[in-house]
Amino acid sequence: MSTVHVASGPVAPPRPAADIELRGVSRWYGNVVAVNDVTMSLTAGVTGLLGPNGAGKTTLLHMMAGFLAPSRGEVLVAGAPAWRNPAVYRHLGLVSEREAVHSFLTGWEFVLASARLHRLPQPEAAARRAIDLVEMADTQHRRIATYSKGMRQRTRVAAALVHDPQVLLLDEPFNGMDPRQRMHMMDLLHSMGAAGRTILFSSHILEEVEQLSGTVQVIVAGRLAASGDYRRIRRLMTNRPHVFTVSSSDDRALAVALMAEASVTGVELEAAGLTVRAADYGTFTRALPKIAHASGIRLRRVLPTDESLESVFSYLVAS
Ligand SMILES: Nc1ncnc2c1ncn2[C@@H]1O[C@H](COP(=O)(O)OP(=O)(O)OP(=O)(O)O)[C@@H](O)[C@H]1O
Repeated sequence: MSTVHVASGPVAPPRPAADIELRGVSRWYGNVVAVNDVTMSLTAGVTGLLGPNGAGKTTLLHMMAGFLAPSRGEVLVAGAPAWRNPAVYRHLGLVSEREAVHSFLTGWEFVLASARLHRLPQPEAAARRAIDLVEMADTQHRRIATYSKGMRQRTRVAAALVHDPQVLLLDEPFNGMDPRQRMHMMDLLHSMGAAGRTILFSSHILEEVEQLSGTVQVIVAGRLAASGDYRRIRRLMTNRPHVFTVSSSDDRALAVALMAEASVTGVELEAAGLTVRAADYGTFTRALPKIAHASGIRLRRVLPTDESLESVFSYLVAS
């Protein structure tokens, strides 16, 4: 006997597993490969898209927003291809990196114009809701020209959210902000992520991602170098080999003492001090003061020499 299932009311279309999905996506400009075979999926919460300048972050965001066609692979928003599909605009909002000049408008006029562009049935109510969400109600009737960088950025977030999309993409949203403005924007994105929106923001600054998102996608030279839990990726970064410049009250004696330390893989004695290679950051930085103390040597300066973001990234790509 077969069983017949009868739906008891209107059935919502099944929600796709991921709000944004990239499958083997590449994008090239002439012979420059900006994005190279990237596969990722994004769901509710805040995700950081971390990478040095020129890594391909803007190109990725523009493909997700449907502004740019992938040269190869698929970009899906709510299960549908993003390119040449105006329906994706219902699902996402983009706050781009470059700030268009709207300084002659008030914040209210700017957000309302965005609501009208989306042809929302009640544009005033939608604009009011978005302005309240970013806490700009008090200053909405001032001209944007009089706003601080942080206030302008929040107003742009309101314009991008006016149609209440599930996904918000932000390209370097903290650029040029002072610490207080940055904190305010972080709180806003954090609460939107906690409320169930899918937020993706790009950054080339490790600390921004650390403070805001548990999940990161690390992109280097167009490729996805690492992906997942921030703490796990951070551990990968700190557990890599490090080079330090050390100077002390007796560099030669310190060099001898350091050679006996297991985490040290090489020591060079130079006029300016010692160059010390260590297998991992934590073990070496804990051992060094103890070794110096035990030998009666005073440390004057300890500097990691390859801490640039690029060196961290290139390590991640190689590992
Ligand atoms: N329209 C274009 N024509 C040619 N090359 C481009 C174009 N747009 C981007 N590129 C190149 O593609 C690569 C990735 O650029 P993209 O702007 O996506 O990186 P990004 O990570 O956003 O960097 P940034 O933060 O500096 O903008 C770079 O090498 C860039 O020079």
